[in-house]
Amino acid sequence: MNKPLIVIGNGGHAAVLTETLIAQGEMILGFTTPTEEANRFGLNYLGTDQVIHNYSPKAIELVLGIGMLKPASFREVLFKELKVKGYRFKSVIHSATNIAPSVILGEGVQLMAGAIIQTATVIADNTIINTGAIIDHDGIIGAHVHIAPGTKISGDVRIGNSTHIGTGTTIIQGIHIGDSCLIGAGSVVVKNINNNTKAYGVPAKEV
Ligand SMILES: CC(=O)SCCNC(=O)CCNC(=O)[C@H](O)C(C)(C)COP(=O)(O)OP(=O)(O)OC[C@H]1O[C@@H](n2cnc3c(N)ncnc32)[C@H](O)[C@@H]1OP(=O)(O)O
Repeated sequence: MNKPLIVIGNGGHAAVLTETLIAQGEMILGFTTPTEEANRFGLNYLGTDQVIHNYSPKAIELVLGIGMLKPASFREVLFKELKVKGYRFKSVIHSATNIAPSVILGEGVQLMAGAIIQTATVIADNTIINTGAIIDHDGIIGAHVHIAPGTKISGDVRIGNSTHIGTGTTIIQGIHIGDSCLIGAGSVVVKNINNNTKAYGVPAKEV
């Protein structure tokens, strides 16, 4: 039986995850935020993130509802902190995704509506593949990555840990993008990109 869930966060990303989980019949105990807020789905406010420690890691699973707009985000920090304490993060996979059977998914991955993930792609822990993003065959996508909505990733592309690929980006086949990169929205990536690089434009250039 699925464990009851706690959603961390109450913004737009948390709302999309919550609506998906409700549609899938999951039991959500409530949400955490730094200060009390109303929740648009009527979820219970549980308290700050500290309240999670009142629950045994064996009794619940967590859903990380904090989005990510740049590398080394609070999302990544929180995931690592709570993993050390034994908590497990539920993967959220919208029913309207299309995922090839050979795809390998890490813990706590979030695959939003319309995502298409092709043969033999590997997606590591805590990565978001956002609405309508496409990853073609043999992709290797690191941990704590955000592939923002509508991104198109061709075959044999590698993306390092903690990298953000901005909305609507296109990446041609065989490209390697490093760790902790920030690729601006609407970019077209035609050359490899080193670690810790911000790049954008058509074609994408380091800035
Ligand atoms: C469900 C969701 O909503 S998920 C959210 C997904 N959101 C994203 O993916 C957003 C990604 N972020 C971006 O694209 C941002 O524009 C960033 C990170 C690239 C901005 O980088 P910054 O260095 O802060 O750029 P800044 O905003 O200061 O703009 C600097 C210049 O670059 C230009 N610029 C900024 N972003 C881009 C871009 N993506 N492509 C081309 N040019 C850009 C600006 O127009 C500006 O040009 P100007 O100097 O001629 O006026």
